[in-house]
Amino acid sequence: MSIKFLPPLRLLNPSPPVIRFPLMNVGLSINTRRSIPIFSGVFPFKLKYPGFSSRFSTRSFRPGPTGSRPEFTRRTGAERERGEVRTSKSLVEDEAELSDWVSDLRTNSFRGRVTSEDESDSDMGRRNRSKRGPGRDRDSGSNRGGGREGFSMKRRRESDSDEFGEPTRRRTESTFGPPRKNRGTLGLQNEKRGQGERDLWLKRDGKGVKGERGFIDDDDEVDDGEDERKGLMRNLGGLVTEEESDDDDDDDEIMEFDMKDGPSLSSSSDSFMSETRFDQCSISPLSLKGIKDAGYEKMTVVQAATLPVIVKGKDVLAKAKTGTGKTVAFLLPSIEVVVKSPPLDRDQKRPPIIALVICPTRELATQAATEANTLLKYHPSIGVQVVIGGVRIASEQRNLQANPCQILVATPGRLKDHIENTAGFATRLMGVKVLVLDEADRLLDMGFRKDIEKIISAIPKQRQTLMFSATVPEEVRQICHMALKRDHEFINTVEEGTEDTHSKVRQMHVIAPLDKQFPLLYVILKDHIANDPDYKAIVFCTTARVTGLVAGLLGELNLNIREIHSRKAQTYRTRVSNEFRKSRGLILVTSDVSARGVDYPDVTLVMQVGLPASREQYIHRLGRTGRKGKEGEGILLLAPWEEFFLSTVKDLPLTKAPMPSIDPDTKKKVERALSQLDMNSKQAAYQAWLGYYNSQKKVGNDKYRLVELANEFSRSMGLDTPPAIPKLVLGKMGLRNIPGLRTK
Ligand SMILES: Nc1ncnc2c1ncn2[C@@H]1O[C@H](COP(=O)(O)OP(=O)(O)OP(=O)(O)O)[C@@H](O)[C@H]1O
Repeated sequence: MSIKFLPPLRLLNPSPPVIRFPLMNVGLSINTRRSIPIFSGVFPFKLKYPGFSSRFSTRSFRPGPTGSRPEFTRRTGAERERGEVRTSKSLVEDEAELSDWVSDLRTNSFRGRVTSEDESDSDMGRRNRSKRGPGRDRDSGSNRGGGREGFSMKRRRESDSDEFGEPTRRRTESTFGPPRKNRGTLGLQNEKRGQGERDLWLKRDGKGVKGERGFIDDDDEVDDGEDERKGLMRNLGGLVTEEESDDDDDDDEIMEFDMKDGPSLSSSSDSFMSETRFDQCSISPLSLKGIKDAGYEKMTVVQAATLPVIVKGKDVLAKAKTGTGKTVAFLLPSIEVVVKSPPLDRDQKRPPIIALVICPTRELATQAATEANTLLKYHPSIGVQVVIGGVRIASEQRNLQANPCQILVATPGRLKDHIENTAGFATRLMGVKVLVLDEADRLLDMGFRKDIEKIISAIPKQRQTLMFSATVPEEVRQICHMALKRDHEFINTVEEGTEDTHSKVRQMHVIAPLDKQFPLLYVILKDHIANDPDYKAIVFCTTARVTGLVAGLLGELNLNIREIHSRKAQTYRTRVSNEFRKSRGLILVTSDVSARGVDYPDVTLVMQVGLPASREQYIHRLGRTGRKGKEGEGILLLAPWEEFFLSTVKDLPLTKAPMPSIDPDTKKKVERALSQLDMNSKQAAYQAWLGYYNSQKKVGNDKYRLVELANEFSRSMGLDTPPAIPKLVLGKMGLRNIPGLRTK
């Protein structure tokens, strides 16, 4: 999904955001031998930064014209066209089941009731869909137009869940080596990359910092991102590697903070935590009670960095590593805005929605609402509702009417539906004081941007906007003005010169031809299981159909697997997700529906098989392990012709793993297991594989080579002849008359 923003688009937003770490109430001293970018008045806590560059420039805060809001970025004709042709596919094959699932979600605690009921689709819903055309409903629509996996311009989404299902444990016999603690998957020692890895302690003693506060200059921030839009923008985008620096405010004052006192190092395991307690911030007592009950005492780094700024009313774009508490970081201040607003008048015909949280997926929206309700435990008068695709819109409409809420969590497509079709909804949105874009880079990409523009145009300009993500590619920085005020603050808790990934997550890659990949996957997983009886692994595959195939294979090989992808019914996904959340000794085979935001505790290994859709997607997938400061392991399995991907993550500590050996018995075992798999699943996987790689510019540009590779993949599944593909599909993929393909 990599799409490079076109030059005209970039020029529209010349003004860079202000970048700073927020001022805390206490002074700091920073102990390190090196210059670091400024945390001056900012981080009264300890941070772990493994690799500081020797010198950073910082600049002071220079607000832009307050109150001025940029016009929406206009898209070029070509972009508009791309937006129009994109399609998406359903993640919910069984809407009634999804309704059950949503209804089950914390029904007791959702003050405004989760908006779903098991009932037939409304006329309105049907009208909406037919109006939008096939595949248009990103949130709820199935790929009704026949856009099959792999060739339609669609996006996959992420998944998560909540509670149910008993943990299932079935241990596979450990056959390899000593416990993982000592050895690691692939028999590697725990290679702590980055010798001299250091923790930086920022002490709250008010000494040692020049100036009261400082601001990180991210002019040098380089994002050579393989933009995750590439899967979406099939054949249009590509694997554009972008290396640019933001050089448009070079007249800013440059300040340097020299750290003369030598480093204070720590090997603390909780570097995502700050030393700041929630009660040190201006949070209402009832929210504090809710936080305490949730088990949170101190803030995480991103919470401590953003909260003081947000409660002052500033717009914020925040970047923080995966699993470091961004959800609370945006929910808590949003709740505080609601707390300070006049209480809801239940008799009011169209009570205002005060905080609007937008998430790219239904699962994340639901997860955020669940977290909101946890925090709202002692605010009985504040209601939360969720509007998400896959739930009948009429049901949501009734719930919105019957249970007015001040906080609405939504997915973009469904929110837009309500704006257009739900009586009085637009009026209610005029009360919005806080807009949150969770996974902001995802929401601003081409798959969602049109909807987001529409939504923004439906809420007041006088509002506060918060954008959060673990990845903020340069393109997003360029276009964030469409949502944020010009004087917003970019709070980047991932220090420049350090990785976007967690230092405690060992990252390795294995390069092997396709015919070796299934046996290798098996060997690696077996090794991991053998080394860690408490293993909990996730295997990411390129597409839903390939995920299905891999899950089938690993199941045949008697590994304890579960499967989540968009071809599975939502209730099944939710059940599996809940089971996986609570289990150990389990492998989740999944597509990118699980890549972002899903908070599975204690995942020990994330395997990525095949080309990740983008650098960002690699990071988010990897972020399913190593959450909350824990250790983890990530292995990327690529074919030699996919090795180019490594250049897009060259700043990450991804090391080459020793090639695991595949003994003849294992080879035979895998071949046998492959032969047991259903032919249909192989056919579907082949077609999906072809579609996916066709969309990846660096692979798909050469159609002849692409087909050769696809047929290699076919052989790796044990097929002598590649499956035939419908002519229509090949036509859509632009693959008609390419030698090596069979048509039907
Ligand atoms: N102050 C806190 N103290 C302890 N745990 C916290 C705190 N805030 C959040 N958490 C927990 O940290 C975990 C990760 O939080 P969350 O899912 O919000 O991370 P994230 O940064 O949004 O991750 P991702 O980028 O993958 O979406 C959750 O289990 C959450 O309950």
